[in-house]
Amino acid sequence: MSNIFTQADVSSHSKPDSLWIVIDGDVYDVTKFADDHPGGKKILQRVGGKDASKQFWKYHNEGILKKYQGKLQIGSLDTKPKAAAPAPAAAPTPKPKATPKPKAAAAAASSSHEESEALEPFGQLIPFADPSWYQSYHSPYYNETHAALRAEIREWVETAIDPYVTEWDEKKEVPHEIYKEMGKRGYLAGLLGTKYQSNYVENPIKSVPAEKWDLFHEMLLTDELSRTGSGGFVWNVIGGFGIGCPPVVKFGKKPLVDRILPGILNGDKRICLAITEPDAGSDVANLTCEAKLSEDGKHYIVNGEKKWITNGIWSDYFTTAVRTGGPGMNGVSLLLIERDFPGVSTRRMDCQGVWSSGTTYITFEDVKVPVENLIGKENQGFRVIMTNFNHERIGIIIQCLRFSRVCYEESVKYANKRRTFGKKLIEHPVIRLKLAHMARQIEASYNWLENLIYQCEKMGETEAMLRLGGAIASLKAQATVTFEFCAREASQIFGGLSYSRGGQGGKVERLYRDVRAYAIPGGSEEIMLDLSIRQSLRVAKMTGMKL
Ligand code: HEM
Repeated sequence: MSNIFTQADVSSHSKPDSLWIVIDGDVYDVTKFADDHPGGKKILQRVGGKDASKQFWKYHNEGILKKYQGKLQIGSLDTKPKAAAPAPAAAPTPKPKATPKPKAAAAAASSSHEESEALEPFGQLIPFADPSWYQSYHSPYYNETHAALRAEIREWVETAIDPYVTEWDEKKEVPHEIYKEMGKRGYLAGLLGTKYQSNYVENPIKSVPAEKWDLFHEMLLTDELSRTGSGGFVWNVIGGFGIGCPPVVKFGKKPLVDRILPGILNGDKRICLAITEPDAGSDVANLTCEAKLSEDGKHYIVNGEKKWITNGIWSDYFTTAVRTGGPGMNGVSLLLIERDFPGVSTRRMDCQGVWSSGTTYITFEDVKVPVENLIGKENQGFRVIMTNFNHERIGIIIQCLRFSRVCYEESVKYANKRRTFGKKLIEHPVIRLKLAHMARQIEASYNWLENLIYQCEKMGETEAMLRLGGAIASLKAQATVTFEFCAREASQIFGGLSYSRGGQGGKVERLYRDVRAYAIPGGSEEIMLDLSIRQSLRVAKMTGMKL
């Protein structure tokens, strides 16, 4: 913004018919906006012609300025120091100078030590609000490609997504361009729990060479998208895709994959996973949606219902669990059903949380599905579904832990500005205790997550399904309990502001509503905890456990 004003210029615009205010050295013309200001026009008029920074920061968070700056800022004060120009939150800050190592210690450092050289600090450097490697902790898991991807996503999220997420959530949809952009940026091709699918995309990811892509890049993508603090948004852009597409890529026949995958990965077509039914959730082996082979053996005829299907309302493809055989897990198959097959209908469901994710009820009535759309082998779909669950649960864990951090980060920031009983909230020990309990659970869970991602990276898929299934289930429960705890504690810190929608406590209020969407699907806490012990003991018995 090139216009420069003196304080005298600003002071001459203090009346309702020409109302300017100053925030952090920038000048805003709020004449027309005053009538629409949710806090009222009088409050703006009282600070007309003046520096209103203190009042502004009392009632708003950074998101508001980002959203309105483009429309309302007309210039800056001549006294605004150049260095005070707001730096983007994502900009890397200079790394503190390392203390030179004594010679003997340096000689002892092995080459593997070199690989784990700490990366530059990144973000706002609030302890525990980001993973510790953002604050230049040493880590064996991340390198420069992860740092570059992190900066790329954060920049996009902060400029194109964050300011609008609340609007989208209230409207219960995210503009299609955002999903398209996920494809254009090459993000979708990296979210499949496989190597980067470069053969099928027009634009690969800018900051990471395809051959270097690993599961930590995938984790980072989900993690940074989750900083929006909206389960609805995250599920909109990766929810259906992240669980519906991997079975097609891993087990679909090549002609099917070649036909549909480019459209999906480039963001033109959408796909979701349809397993849950009105009467079968985690109990997948008992699902009833039936698929009967036609007499000529060319089609399956599908009849049944699916419920709580994320993204179903706008999906072009449904990776659907059907019963092709007898009762139990050995009669289940996966079929790719396409929206334009006659007999497919969808309706939106109204739910407690994740509003913009498009939770859907689907009915299939005599839908004719070509046998070429069978994913994997007939009656062997259960294994495909189980393998997929690990990927789904890891996604849920990543999101829950970042949402927990969002609750924590919002609370730390608010506690540092809100005053009660003559003190800032952060000066009350009871508030610090709440923050401490949030932080310890987040960090412990996140460190376990990193370990499991590393194991997934090293083990083959079948080995991972067997050996990690129990631990992943346990961590899923741990992550959702942590999320619920953090949402509750943040809500107590924000008080009334997290009881009403929008505004400073808006993210916390929304996340509080999103909790159940994480604690129930993908395996409820109860089922996860039971599975964690059953599965771990079963596998350990096979691999030599001595009791
Ligand atoms: C560029 C200038 C401003 C913009 C764009 C703006 C925008 C907004 C918005 C969008 C809200 C709704 C709540 C939210 O989403 O946070 C709001 C609420 C509010 N604003 Fe402003 N505002 C501005 C300046 C100010 C100033 C200077 C004051 C005080 C002197 C003020 C006082 C308030 C109050 C008291 C509320 C209600 C807060 C609540 O519900 O708890 N605003 N403003």
